[in-house]
Amino acid sequence: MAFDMRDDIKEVYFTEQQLAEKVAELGARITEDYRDRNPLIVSVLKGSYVFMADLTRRIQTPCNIDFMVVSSYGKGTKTSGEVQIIKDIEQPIDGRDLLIVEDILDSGVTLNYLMQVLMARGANSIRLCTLLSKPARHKVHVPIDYLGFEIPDEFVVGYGLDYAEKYRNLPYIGILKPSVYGGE
Ligand SMILES: O=P(O)(O)OC[C@H]1O[C@H](OP(=O)(O)OP(=O)(O)O)[C@H](O)[C@@H]1O
Ligand code: HPA
Ligand SMILES: [Mg+2]
Repeated sequence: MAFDMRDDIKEVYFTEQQLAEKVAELGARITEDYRDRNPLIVSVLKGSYVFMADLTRRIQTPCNIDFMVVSSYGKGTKTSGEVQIIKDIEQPIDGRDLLIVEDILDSGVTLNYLMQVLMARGANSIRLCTLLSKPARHKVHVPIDYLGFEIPDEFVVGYGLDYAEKYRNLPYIGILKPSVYGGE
């Protein structure tokens, strides 16, 4: 039988409907908070591509969008601790109201680094919207302005999140069977 990604999922954490409801709620809050401020919404790729596409379509005030590509996990399930900017924002950000959109705050290393880099460029304000946060794993404190869900210390995939570059296209969020990454 053909390989089906869904066979690798041990448990579904958030269904498509739960995700859609949360995204609509976050979009409504952001719409209110950023009315008439023309925010620059910056997605941190690749993990946030699905969330960004859904969230921005739930924001009903004019905004600009841009993308950064950052990577610290490579092929594993643990951060390498080193953050690399592979692609930067393409416009000046001084005086702008920035909203950073992330899929997950795990150790916090990626976002801590990014916020520092962006703050030094003279933005008027920088806020963070992350779909997921794993409080048990935070190594550095990063303030979250808009949060989807807190999750326990499990490696999750789907809705943009990968394991070794796979499973990003699952429409829901789930945890993998340990056998998939060499566990029992
Ligand atoms: O809080 P941290 O421990 O830093 O982890 C969170 C970051 O790690 C993942 O990205 P990754 O580096 O795997 O790149 P990707 O977005 O291309 O998957 C995820 O998308 C976040 O950006
Ligand atoms: O739980 C996770 N899943 C996928 N990518 C990640 N990057 C940090 N944590 C995670
Ligand atoms: Mg990743």
